[in-house]
Amino acid sequence: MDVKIALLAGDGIGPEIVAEATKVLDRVAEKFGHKIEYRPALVGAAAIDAVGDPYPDETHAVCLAADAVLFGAIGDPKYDNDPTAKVRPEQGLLRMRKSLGLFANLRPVALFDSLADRSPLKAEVVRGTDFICVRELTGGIYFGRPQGRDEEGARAFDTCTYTVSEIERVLHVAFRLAVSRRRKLTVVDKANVLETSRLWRETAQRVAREYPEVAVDYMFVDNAAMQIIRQPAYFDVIVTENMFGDILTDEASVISGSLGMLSSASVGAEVALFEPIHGSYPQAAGKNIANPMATILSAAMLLEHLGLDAEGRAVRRAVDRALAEGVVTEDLAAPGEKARSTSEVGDYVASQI
Ligand SMILES: NC(=O)c1ccc[n+]([C@@H]2O[C@H](COP(=O)([O-])OP(=O)(O)OC[C@H]3O[C@@H](n4cnc5c(N)ncnc54)[C@H](O)[C@@H]3O)[C@@H](O)[C@H]2O)c1
Ligand SMILES: CC(C)[C@H](C(=O)O)[C@@H](O)C(=O)O
Ligand SMILES: [Mg+2]
Repeated sequence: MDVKIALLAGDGIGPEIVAEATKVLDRVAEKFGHKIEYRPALVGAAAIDAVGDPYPDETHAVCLAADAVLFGAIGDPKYDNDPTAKVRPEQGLLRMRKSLGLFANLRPVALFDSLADRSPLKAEVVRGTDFICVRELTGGIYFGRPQGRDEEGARAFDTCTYTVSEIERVLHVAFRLAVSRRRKLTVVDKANVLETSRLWRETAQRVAREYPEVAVDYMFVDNAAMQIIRQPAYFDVIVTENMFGDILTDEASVISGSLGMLSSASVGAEVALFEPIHGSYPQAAGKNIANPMATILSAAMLLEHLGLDAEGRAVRRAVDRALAEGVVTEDLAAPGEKARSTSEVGDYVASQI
């Protein structure tokens, strides 16, 4: 198969982790007889520096022309530490998601058996964890208007908005996923306080009638934040709004041992995008120490999305072998255990395909 992948490496550790993922993809192509063509494009702070725009039109065109997009991470302390900056890398990420129609972000949270003892949580708590969080990605408080400050700058405001159709379409993604898994869906909201959450709950109750085989429950987000680390094996599919999903999944990454382990797929329109859930981890940039597994596993999701299931499985098996052999970066290394570099981990995973 001929595959065109748009490669948006971005900032910080972005280029390092994306390089390990393409190393693994190249090995897959060689072993399974595919041809992969990469189309690199600018995004984030790197794009601001080069052309003054965090998501240039040319990058958008490269994404639209590709079979799939592989995204690293964006973000730079020079913007994080300047709340008054007018142009920000994160605006590029949001504009990209919106303009590509990527309204559903699938974030699997599963535990590789060999990592049970490396999780900061007790092995008996985390064993059996296997859920997917479906995070709404193009609505809610991230996109609601008005957003801004009053004239004196003494008052700031954001707006959380959802329409029924925005909620319905992401609910259908989550219900269909539940049907293909253990048929359990947890709708996470704050319906005891927020009107948008009440619309979510009402809409979910209605859509649920179309999926009688799915057991649905409703959980407030504060309780969910606790239950996710108290009894993660309880969950099958979680569906929630943009900001709740962002926060809950960084929290959930602790179950898997590290934020550097969680991959994701953003879907909705024609082209799908695959990215680790973590950010540009600027403290690690250029040091060859970041965990590349989240990006490598995102590449596995990309392969599976293109119907290349055996290839995706081969990548997961190779990751599993690396973890079982203790070929891990410092975030997962036990005290006294030798930590491997980003590129050593990528080399090892590629060698196991
Ligand atoms: N999708 C994205 O591109 C994305 C996501 C989150 C944050 N960001 C941006 O990234 C920048 C840094 O944000 P942050 O520090 O809050 O979040 P971050 O996810 O970059 O890092 C948080 C912490 O998680 C750990 N971590 C993250 N990735 C890791 C990896 N691959 N290997 C090992 N450990 C890893 C590190 O301990 C790090 O200090 C900000 O500019 C932020 O806006 C971008
Ligand atoms: C950088 C930021 C805008 C982004 C988000 O909140 O969506 C990030 O945290 C993520 O999870 O991809
Ligand atoms: Mg996040």
